[in-house]
Amino acid sequence: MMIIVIEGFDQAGKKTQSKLLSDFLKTQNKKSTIFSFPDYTTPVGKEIKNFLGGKRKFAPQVIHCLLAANRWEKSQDIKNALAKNHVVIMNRYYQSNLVYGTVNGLDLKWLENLDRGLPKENMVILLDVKVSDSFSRKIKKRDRFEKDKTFALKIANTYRKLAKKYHWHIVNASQQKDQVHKQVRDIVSKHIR
Ligand SMILES: Nc1ncnc2c1ncn2[C@@H]1O[C@H](COP(=O)(O)OP(=O)(O)OP(=O)(O)O)[C@@H](O)[C@H]1O
Ligand SMILES: Cc1cn([C@H]2C[C@H](O)[C@@H](COP(=O)(O)O)O2)c(=O)[nH]c1=O
Repeated sequence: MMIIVIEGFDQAGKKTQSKLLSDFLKTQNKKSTIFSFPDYTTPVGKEIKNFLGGKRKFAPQVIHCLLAANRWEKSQDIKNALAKNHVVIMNRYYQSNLVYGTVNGLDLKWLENLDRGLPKENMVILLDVKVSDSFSRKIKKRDRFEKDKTFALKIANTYRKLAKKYHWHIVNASQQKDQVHKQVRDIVSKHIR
């Protein structure tokens, strides 16, 4: 079957759009499974949560390895969903690591290699949200990677740069939820088998 990755900065609407897409697929008689990364329920996920919440310190190499390891923890589940012919929707996938990792000073090829061998996506949809909208959608409880506006602007620019390089679809996520969904649906409908 196929893997659709929904990407974007904090509060871009990834969870909202993953659910709306899953509901739309149901109307097309297609079953889907949503995976969200990081998955904070796994052993590695718990360490990631501690890091993002400021309870642990890790060097960039370590935290980005952990973020990739967290996907490897779920690789059999992903394969099982694909084997059941489900459309797999990823609320963030390894593309997040490429963006955040390079902004944290790591090498793009090195980051790509951490996830090499995991099921490959068929398409990536970048929800391109204005940093100001991300911040107004969530004021409190921003994690370590989300608090700093300069860092946020670098993330937003790097998303756009890598979208060009890897041919990701870009949707303006500062629009109303239903308008964003319509564009996501149009992109997916063109590719769905
Ligand atoms: N297009 C939109 N316009 C306004 N608000 C939105 C839009 N899409 C989502 N929201 C709201 O923004 C908040 C974050 O949405 P959501 O959880 O879907 O984003 P996310 O990208 O998964 O966030 P995070 O990466 O921080 O977990 C929610 O309160 C949601 O209702
Ligand atoms: C999967 C993944 C995530 N990140 C970063 C991106 C965010 O700052 C956090 C996750 O926060 P969320 O609110 O739960 O979406 O982690 C990353 O750097 N690399 C990754 O692979």
